[in-house]
Amino acid sequence: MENDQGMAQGNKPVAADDRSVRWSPEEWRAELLSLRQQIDRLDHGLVLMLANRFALTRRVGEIKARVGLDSFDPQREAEKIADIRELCGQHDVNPELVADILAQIMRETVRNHDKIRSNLQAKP
Ligand SMILES: O=C(O)C(=O)C[C@]1(C(=O)O)C=C[C@@H](O)C=C1
Repeated sequence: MENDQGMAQGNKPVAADDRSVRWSPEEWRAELLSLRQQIDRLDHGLVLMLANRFALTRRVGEIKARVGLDSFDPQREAEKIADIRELCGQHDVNPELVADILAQIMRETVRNHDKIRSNLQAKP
């Protein structure tokens, strides 16, 4: 049973493993198009989620700059990487891939925090 995002219940993707079924070109082209449209929607969702995340971390950066906390918080980053690795294990997603992406996002966030701090210090 699929939900409207093409995911089986329990958030497992639907396996396309019924190779005994013969598809006409019209059928497989329609299926391919549908799958690509779902992928496009998810990829757009990723960008929107990232935009929301950067909006939240901007606010964290403003607090850090005002109260003098370091931009980089290694303990928080280690906890986040451990948490995301565990989630990947539950969903059969490569933890190395996601940990790497998250580490890159957090590096960018630290750079953004540093810019916010410089801007605040530059103000008279
Ligand atoms: O939670 C914080 O303290 C943040 O600054 C956010 C964040 C993150 O992107 O999740 C970014 C930099 C820190 O090193 C840790 C975490």
